[in-house]
Amino acid sequence: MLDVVIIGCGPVGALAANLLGKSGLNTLVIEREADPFPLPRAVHLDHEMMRLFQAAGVIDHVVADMRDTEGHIHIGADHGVIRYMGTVGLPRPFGWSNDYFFYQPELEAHLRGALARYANVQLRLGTAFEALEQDADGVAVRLRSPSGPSVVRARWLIACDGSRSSVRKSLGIALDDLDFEEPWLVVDAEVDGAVRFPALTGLPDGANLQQLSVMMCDPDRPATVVPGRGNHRRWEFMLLPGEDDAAMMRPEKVSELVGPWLERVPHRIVRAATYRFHGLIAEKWQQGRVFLAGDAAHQTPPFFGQGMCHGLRDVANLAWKLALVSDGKVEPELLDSYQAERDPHVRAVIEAAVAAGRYICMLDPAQAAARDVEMRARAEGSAHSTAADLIPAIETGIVASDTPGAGERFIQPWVGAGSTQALLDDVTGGGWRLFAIDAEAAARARQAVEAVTALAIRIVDISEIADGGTLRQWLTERCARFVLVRPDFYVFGTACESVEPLLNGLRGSITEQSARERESVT
Ligand SMILES: O=C(O)CCc1cccc(O)c1
Repeated sequence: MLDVVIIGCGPVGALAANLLGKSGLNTLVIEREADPFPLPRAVHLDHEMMRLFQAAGVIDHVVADMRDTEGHIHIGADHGVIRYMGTVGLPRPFGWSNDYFFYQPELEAHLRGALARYANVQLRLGTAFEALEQDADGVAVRLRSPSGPSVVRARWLIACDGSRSSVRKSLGIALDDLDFEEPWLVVDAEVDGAVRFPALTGLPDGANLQQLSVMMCDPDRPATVVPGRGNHRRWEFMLLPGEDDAAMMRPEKVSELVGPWLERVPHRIVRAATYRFHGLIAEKWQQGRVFLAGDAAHQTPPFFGQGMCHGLRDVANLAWKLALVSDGKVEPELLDSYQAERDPHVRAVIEAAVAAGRYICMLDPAQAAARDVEMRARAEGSAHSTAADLIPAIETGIVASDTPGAGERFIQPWVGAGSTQALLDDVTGGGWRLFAIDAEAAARARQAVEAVTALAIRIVDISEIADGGTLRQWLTERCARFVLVRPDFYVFGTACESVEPLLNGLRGSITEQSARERESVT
């Protein structure tokens, strides 16, 4: 029997397969299409995804095909700035820029290509999911390919089969509708030159429109203009009441819409397609041994470019849990924390995108003018924030939520100097890590880990890490001497004096199997 069958080999399924492959799980990935999809769908991701690609050992391939950018800016009806979430000159606590643009066919090729490293991962293209049946030990999955039907058995199934997920439908799982639905036209183009913006006022010093995700909140026609990797560019135009999808996708209409942005700039339209931007979240993310991930579990309006990020976070969350349970190290109830952790997290970010969508999509000029006044007043009265601030901490699940910093994404400083510089995760390795403030604390942490848990937890003495003091500062700001970081880079919790309560908390939330129980499983 396989450990995991993944349905769908887009970026989410392919990352899942890489992470599970690295953990040694026997994994089969099924993809309905025989050939890679040649056009871009998702275009944006953030620093956390770069860290996951780093963990999956694919970062060097992936990063070479990306453009890092400088945040987001929203422009009001009068062409003045109403919201600025720029990142120029700000520190990069997670090691990477906040925003990256990519070309999906290239990203998919890198992620799929990397699967060849794993003898324990198989990819079957041109094979469709038909049905599944679960029992106490596993899932039987009926598949169909040009060579005929087949059945495979796995202990778990992850459905990464997109917004129209056949797996989700076969389980009868409904979607919770966040009450946002707007029609937009998405246009991709190859552009040989700079995009021309209208005269804008209130641009912050150093803001470079060619390097920003620009939201034109213009009631005449709300539109998004974002950079892409290389010479790729994307526009998104809201459809106005009464406009017809087919008419909007016609080449002459597309040219009319992008024309003002590209006067005398040579370009080639790659794709134009209408979508309904909406906020939807599956009511159940898990049914028995089956998990929904990515667009199968949720869909967001794209206003902060987080759609694919949510899915990559889903499988990063599942992968370490499946690895622990499959090893027989912990009880399968750990897997029940998947929805408990991911649903509130995704919901908070989708709600932020929906809230932005409500003001971006305003078509009434008087309302839009009032919005601009209100947004500027709000910006005046608050500290500068970036899109990274929209991502909340994990509050429920495998976190010691009563300790400072619990559930936050842990920082990743650069370590060392000059040509020997490396990112923290590459220096320490991944998995569970317990960072201690000095050698004495590290010795205590070592003893405590041995006494309390059989989980493999790496102890890191931060006084031996040449990171310019950022790890110490992180701990000090949280009045802590220890921080326990999960394999998906979220903080389990921190401890001030004694580390035992933190480790006991971990034992309390992850039920480890005794050695005797483990032997009876194997
Ligand atoms: O089209 C997409 O999927 C996202 C485009 C995008 C990226 C970043 C910011 C933004 O407002 C839109």
